[in-house]
Amino acid sequence: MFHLLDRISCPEDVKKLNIEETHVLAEEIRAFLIDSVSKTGGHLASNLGVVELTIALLRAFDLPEDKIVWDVGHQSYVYKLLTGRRDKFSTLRKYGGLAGFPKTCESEFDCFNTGHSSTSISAALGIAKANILKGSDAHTVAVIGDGALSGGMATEALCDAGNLKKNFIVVLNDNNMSISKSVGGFTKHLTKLRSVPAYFTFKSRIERELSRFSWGDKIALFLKKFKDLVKHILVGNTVFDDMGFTYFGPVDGHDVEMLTLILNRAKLVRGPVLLHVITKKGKGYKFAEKHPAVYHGVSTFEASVGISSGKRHTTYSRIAGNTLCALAERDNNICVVTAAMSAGTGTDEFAERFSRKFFDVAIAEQHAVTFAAGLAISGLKPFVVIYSSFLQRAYDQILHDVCLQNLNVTFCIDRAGIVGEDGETHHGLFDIAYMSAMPNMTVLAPASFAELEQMMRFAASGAHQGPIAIRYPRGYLQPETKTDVSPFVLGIPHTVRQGKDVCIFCAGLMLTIGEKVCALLKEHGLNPTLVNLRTLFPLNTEFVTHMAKKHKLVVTLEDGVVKGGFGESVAAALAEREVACKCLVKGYAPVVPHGSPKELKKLCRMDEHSIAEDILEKLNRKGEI
Ligand SMILES: Cc1ncc(C[n+]2csc(CCOP(=O)(O)OP(=O)(O)O)c2C)c(N)n1
Ligand SMILES: CC(=O)[C@@H](O)[C@H](O)COP(=O)(O)O
Ligand SMILES: [Mg+2]
Repeated sequence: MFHLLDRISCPEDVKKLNIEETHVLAEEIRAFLIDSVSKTGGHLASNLGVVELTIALLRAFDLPEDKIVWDVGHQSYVYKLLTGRRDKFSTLRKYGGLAGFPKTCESEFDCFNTGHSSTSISAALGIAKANILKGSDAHTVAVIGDGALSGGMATEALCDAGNLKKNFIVVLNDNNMSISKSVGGFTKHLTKLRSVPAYFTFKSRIERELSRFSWGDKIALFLKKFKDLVKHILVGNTVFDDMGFTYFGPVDGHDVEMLTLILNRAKLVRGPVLLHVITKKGKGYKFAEKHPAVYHGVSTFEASVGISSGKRHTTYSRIAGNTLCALAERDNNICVVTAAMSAGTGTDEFAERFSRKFFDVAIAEQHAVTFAAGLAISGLKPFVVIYSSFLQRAYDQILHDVCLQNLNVTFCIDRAGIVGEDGETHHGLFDIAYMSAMPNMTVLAPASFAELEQMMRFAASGAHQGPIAIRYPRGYLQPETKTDVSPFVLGIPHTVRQGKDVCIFCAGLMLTIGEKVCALLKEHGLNPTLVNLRTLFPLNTEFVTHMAKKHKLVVTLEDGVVKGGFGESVAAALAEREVACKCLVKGYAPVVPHGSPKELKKLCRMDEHSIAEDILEKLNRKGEI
């Protein structure tokens, strides 16, 4: 079906193509990606933007000896396609299928796992240093986007890489977009650099012509000096030059021939090189070019008509965003801090309506937290709205800057629990454990939209001194029982169903499953109690002990890792008080693969049937389900 793509099974096949053929290949890759990703969902716009860049990288480098580290890795589909994984694309991000990010276990061409932003330069630098120590002449390339460059780790690595002597190239893929518009100081610098593209393009074109002659190199050398002179006049030194890099750019990232030429030249430079490539996010698909943010990560859609803007489910994120707007209307001190995720966290409306009090600090979670601490110590009421797995970055900032000073910072932890198709790097499984270990921290988990709103209002009220973390899941699922009838009171659980045999403590999304478990247990003649804890930490140990004494078995259900979760604290509290009752602590293992939430719950025995089975087994009634 695809004349050239059908013939590509490894990077060597790409190398055999002439330049005209690479243009055809690029067209075919785009057609393939649009069709395939529209059927599976995934990260589309970023991949459409790196088609030519990926082809050029495969032409210029010798893989797998040379290594390419993809930052975040959401743009690695083209690379996967050209490194022998085309036949697996129908399984993209499905359980047991092709991962949406680079995975060393998937292919010898994936040299480093990514998923979280801004790690590529550090990892590539480590690989390059190891090569030097091992006496290898292999090249190492980090491909990092302009958005990912805003992450502190990237700057730390750039500063460290400046005096490396050889074979290290950072390709900066600048499409002037993060998920939303790129923000921050680096973005301003890149805008300045982008303002002189015509010069480099012109020079490289001449070189390309000259390279046909034997004396071309000499002229090229002359032109390099000329270029440096002009560049300095036009833009001054780049920040990368000052760090010790040789800066090449800006280069048209959709010109395979020029990219290959410049990459080959970069390979000859003795020190580290930064190649600044300009691309268009969503290139070649009109809908994605027009709305790159919408096509950053997509669910399935009809490729010929694009994503419809029809009615969507209300999500926890949207409720959080709406509540923040409602709070800010009445309280001037409310402000919102997020790290390049305004759309995903539902805070985009707040950003528009309360722009002075909205702070998108770019992909800088650590900075976001300490910045919020500064706002809080000055009397403002910051809400830090970040995904659970990305907030892991800011562990010390939460501890050192917020908790030890007992500041009124509210953490709205989005994407808590399993997220599904993004997989192990993105599941929000650790926040209960890491937050509950912090001094002065209160951890809340709403089981419904109404509870989320109540908890946020409580946090904004100032009735409580100290940091509060409110964790809520990706999506829209709500419990079937109406839990919003009883008002939220800090530390007071809500007994949803009073029984006598088994007492199930749960919170957040697990309440929905808890209800289904109760229904199954009732079918087996049991009369379970179901408690929505709401406040996970500090744990109401008196309540827990009181309930445990009235039941044969206590079960805890949480969508986080078992180690350090509230289940362990319940078990410890009961053991300490010598309560004679059995305990079953249910939660997730630390590593959960990618797949649909339904499949993953089953895999981890966190679906209602597995949980009911485990409860019956604990009660010595094995095999009844
Ligand atoms: C630590 C962390 N924070 C946030 C994210 C979410 N995220 C994924 S891609 C992305 C934007 C990356 O922009 P850029 O590097 O320019 O790549 P592009 O999509 O433009 O190609 C963000 C914010 C993440 N993966 N990791
Ligand atoms: C690559 C990345 O980290 C983000 O694009 C992430 O996939 C977004 O996840 P949501 O779809 O849950 O917003
Ligand atoms: Mg970008």
